[in-house]
Amino acid sequence: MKSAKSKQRINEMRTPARSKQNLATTERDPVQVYCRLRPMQRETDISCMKIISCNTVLLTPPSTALSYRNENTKTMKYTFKEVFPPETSQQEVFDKVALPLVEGLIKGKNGLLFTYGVTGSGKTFTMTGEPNNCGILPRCLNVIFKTINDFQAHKYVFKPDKMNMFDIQNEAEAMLERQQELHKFKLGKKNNSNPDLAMSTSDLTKVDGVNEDNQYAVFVSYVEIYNNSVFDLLEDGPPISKNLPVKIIREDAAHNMYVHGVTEIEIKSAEEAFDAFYLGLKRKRMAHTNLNAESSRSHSVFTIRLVQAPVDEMGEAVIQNKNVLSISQLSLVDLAGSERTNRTKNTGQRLREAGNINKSLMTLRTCLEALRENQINGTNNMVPYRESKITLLFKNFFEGEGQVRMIVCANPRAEDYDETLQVMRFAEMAAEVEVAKPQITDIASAIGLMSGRRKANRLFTAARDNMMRPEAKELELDLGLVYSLGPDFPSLELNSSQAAHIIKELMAHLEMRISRRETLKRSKAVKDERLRSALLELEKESLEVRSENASLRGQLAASERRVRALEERLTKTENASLSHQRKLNEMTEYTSSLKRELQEKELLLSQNKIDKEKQKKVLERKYNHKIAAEHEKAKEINSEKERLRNANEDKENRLRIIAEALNIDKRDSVDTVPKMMGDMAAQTCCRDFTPGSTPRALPAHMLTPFSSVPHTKDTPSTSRRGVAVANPRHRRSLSADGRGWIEHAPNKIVPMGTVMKPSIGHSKQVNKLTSVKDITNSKTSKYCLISQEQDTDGELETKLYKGDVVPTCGGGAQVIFNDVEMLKQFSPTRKSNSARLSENTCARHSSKRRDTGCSPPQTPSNTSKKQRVDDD
Ligand SMILES: Nc1ncnc2c1ncn2[C@@H]1O[C@H](COP(=O)(O)OP(=O)(O)OP(=O)(O)O)[C@@H](O)[C@H]1O
Repeated sequence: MKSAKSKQRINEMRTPARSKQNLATTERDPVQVYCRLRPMQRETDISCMKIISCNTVLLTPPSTALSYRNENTKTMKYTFKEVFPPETSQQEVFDKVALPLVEGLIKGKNGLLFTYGVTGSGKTFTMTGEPNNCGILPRCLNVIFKTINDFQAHKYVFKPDKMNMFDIQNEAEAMLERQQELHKFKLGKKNNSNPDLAMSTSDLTKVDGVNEDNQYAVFVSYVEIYNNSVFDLLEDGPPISKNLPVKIIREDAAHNMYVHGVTEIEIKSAEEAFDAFYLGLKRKRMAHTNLNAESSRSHSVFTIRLVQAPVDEMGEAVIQNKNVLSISQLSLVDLAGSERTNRTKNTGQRLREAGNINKSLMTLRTCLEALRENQINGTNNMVPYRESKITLLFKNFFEGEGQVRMIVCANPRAEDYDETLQVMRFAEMAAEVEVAKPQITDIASAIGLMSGRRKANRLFTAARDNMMRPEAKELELDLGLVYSLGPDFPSLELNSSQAAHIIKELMAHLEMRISRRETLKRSKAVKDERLRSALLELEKESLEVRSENASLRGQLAASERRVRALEERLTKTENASLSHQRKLNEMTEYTSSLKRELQEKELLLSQNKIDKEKQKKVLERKYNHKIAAEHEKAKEINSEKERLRNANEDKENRLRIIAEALNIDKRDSVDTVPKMMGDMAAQTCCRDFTPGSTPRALPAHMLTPFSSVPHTKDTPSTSRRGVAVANPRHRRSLSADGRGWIEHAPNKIVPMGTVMKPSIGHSKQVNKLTSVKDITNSKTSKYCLISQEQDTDGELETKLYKGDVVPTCGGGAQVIFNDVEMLKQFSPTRKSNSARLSENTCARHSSKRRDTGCSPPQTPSNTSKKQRVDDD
């Protein structure tokens, strides 16, 4: 019965104290923020920070700072829990900041300590330290082991259950595991410790608060958050491995966040702890940057979990009940430093790392701001812990109970001012966030265990050991009966007359013993009865528990299977999401690089455009002058044309007069015409022919064409590009050679007799080739395509494209053009013919007339020109 009750009491004690209702009523402590200034690197460096009291610093903007340029020249004052000047020793920082957290850890309280600051400001120096000058972390390990050393449980008594809790194993199970480990150890184990680091922590400090009736075990895990992915630095594998698998963060049954599947090593001494720490340290991603020779590229979280459980009534073994366990944790976090890329000049991987570092620090800031708002205004707005892995891990501390401390590391040199200002603002804001004070319950007394059990056991063991010693054999010690039948028997010697008195006494003594025996017998019978019923009760209870246990086991197995399946799915999803995230990042980078390229090209384009505009303006100015000059020339040419047109009209009028005169009765006009002709010819020749030539009358046949084609509106004789002058005569082309021709004439051909057109004998004229037979016909051996059009001067131009018709083997025919004949007609009346032609024509006519003594050629008004182009 007692065990059931105590079990219930234990369960009541273990109810998670992290529910929101509980937190609302619990006391709260603000996050304690400390500031540590690092020494200046160079004597020439200028400081922008000044310590004015043990907890206040002044920050003055140097003239080089961005904010100074933005006219923010104000000196700012920042207050901390304590400010550590550059000369402060590592021990002093540890004592003031970390030692209380270690004390809390031993008492069962959670603690978080993180260093925050700009890159190169001394975060890693403060947290890890250097050989022979170690930092907070090794000192914490040292003090913990110094304190709990005498009260450690045997290894593997406590065993992580992989769900952020612990199982308790009995001594036999634990021993078996130890033996297995010993076997493995013999097979070969590497020593990872850094002797310098281990040696430098020979500190003998112990803290108060250890419970002597408890057994303790220390477990450590070490993870890093790199590019927002969690990696286990203690995972089995090669000591320097950059390809560790990504871990996921989960929430346990008590709403604590933990890294699922993380390696938790049980540590039995500070040296073993240094081994583990040093192994992780070697794997941690560090790199050289412009601002720090060994810069952390990731956030590292070293977690110390202290498991404690009360010993049983005998003060020997741990109570075999999972619910009596008390687990406290101290997380020591070395955050990567914020960095401005224009100062670090990082590129590629370093730039990506810096981006992720700054982003996660930004999320931390956002979370704390949201938390503070909620606490001040009593609101319940969502705090974006999930946006970054580091804040998700920290959720434990801010939403639950514990102590949170932050050391703001600062480099006081002026170059760091802008970043330091941001750090100081963050620190100021973080100091306003409050965390619930941890509530500690003494589980042992809650289940009715008296304190001092272990001490009593120690004394008892010592006494027993003493009794075993040979000199103790002389001692009369009765460690046996607790129950007795009364005092010793009186003396039984009957040596005097008062023997009857003795017998009476003996009888009374015996009666007293008999009655006492009876009493004891009755008491024993009652107790036996009670024990029997208790045993029966227990048996019944045990049966119930067993059946309950069996059904629970079944349920557990089913849920474990389900959990495993879900875990697998979760891991797959996480991995997929991670790879998508990576792809997204790559695409984002690629897009931004393309954007940059586009911008550059646009810039180039607009530059080119501007250049071209300039050139265009220059050319415009240049050509405007030229165009103006051309206009001038065109005007002159037009006026010249006008003059020539007038002259032509004049000439045509005169010729018309002559033609009219010729229509008068020839006999009547014999006397008058020569006179008129003479006058006209004299006028014309004087104007058109060379100055030295004798003016002569034009013969009548020269005038015939003009008289036969009346001057109408449709054929304006003055237009340069008018319809070609009709010629009633035509000249036969040289192409007419008497063979069978096919003439391919255009549809709208100028009527015969008005336009020069070759007449080809034995030819068949078609306007359109409609049938193949037109060509394949055996009589047809030649092909002529005729085209007529006006040339640029308005003269009629006839082109004859001539070719041989060659039969093909498929029964068809092909035409191979091999000659082009061009017939062109020039009118002597047209001044529009090029100057050269008109002059030549006039010159030729005049010379011919001179040579033949006024006997004109057959077609004086027409000049035919043939061009032959022989095809290759
Ligand atoms: N208080 C100090 N006393 C002496 N040296 C210091 C101190 N603080 C920092 N240093 C030195 O400054 C250098 C940079 O320090 P550290 O690596 O700790 O910077 P960090 O803030 O961790 O940088 P990051 O964020 O880039 O990792 C180290 O060489 C360290 O020894």
